[in-house]
Amino acid sequence: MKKHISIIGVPMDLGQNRRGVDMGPSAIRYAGVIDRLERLKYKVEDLGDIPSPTPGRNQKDDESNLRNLNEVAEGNINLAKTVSDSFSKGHFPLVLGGDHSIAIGTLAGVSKHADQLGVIWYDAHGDLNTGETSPSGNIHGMPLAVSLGIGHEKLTQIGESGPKIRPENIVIVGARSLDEGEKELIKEKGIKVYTMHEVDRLGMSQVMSETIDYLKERVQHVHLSLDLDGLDPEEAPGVGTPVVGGLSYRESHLAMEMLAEADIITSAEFVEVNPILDEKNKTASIAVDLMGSLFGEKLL
Ligand SMILES: NC(=[NH2+])NCCC[C@H](N)C(=O)O
Ligand SMILES: [Mn+2]
Ligand SMILES: [Mn+2]
Repeated sequence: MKKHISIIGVPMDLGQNRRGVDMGPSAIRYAGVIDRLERLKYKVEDLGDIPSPTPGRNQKDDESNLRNLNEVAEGNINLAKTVSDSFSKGHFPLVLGGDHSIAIGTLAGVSKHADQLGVIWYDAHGDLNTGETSPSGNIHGMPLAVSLGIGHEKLTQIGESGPKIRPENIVIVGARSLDEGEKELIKEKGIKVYTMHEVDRLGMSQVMSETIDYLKERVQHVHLSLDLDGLDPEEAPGVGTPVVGGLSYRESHLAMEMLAEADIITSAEFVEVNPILDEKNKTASIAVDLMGSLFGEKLL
């Protein structure tokens, strides 16, 4: 694991329509992320929050079916630059969301330096919609498609134009809510998905060892994009789009511990923590616990 971590907050909530997720970065900082990582002997530098625009009229453009397109694009352009700078210095960019639309900027920033970039998408959702397939018009349901180069060009051209990742270098873990267009895209592109069905059947241990083997064979760098709604809302209630029947706290810790042991993750983001919907900052604390495991924390 790289020894220097850059914390990058992204107070973005315009990729969806429930306010509050813009306070995610402060909730995660308040839950003690910096101390936690320093205790593990990392050099942690908090770069503060990325300027994220406030909404114009928070409206959906009828033609494109995209909500707050210009604002989401602007925030992600800023983020891509900061992530790219951090990565090029040999640091580990640890991005705190904010809604999941910020993965557009993170992946644009990292992919500049890693042309074969692997991605683990730990999420209840596929986030593979486009304006055409989205039921909501919310851009947080689209970042994985955008990173594949599919979607509105104001989004796909962030960083550099064109695809940032390849479909065969993606593994989705924890999926249990996919829209029709997303299912088609998964089949068409051959994206590897461990739905909750596979997690139940195989167990998280096998899911993660297969995921690690699969990516190790293909890529040099792996980005972890962890949406807190991948976890079960009973345990992590502070998210805007909860889906029942999710991954447990224990399964998620195991996943992070196995990633730490495999030493394959070179950038990460933890997104969708919404303190307004949370119970006593529980979801932000879980995020910090998981970061502890991801960065090598052990009981003994
Ligand atoms: N990052 C998320 N929480 N995404 C939820 C997306 C929900 C739904 N599939 C949509 O596109 O609107
Ligand atoms: Mn999700
Ligand atoms: Mn998501």
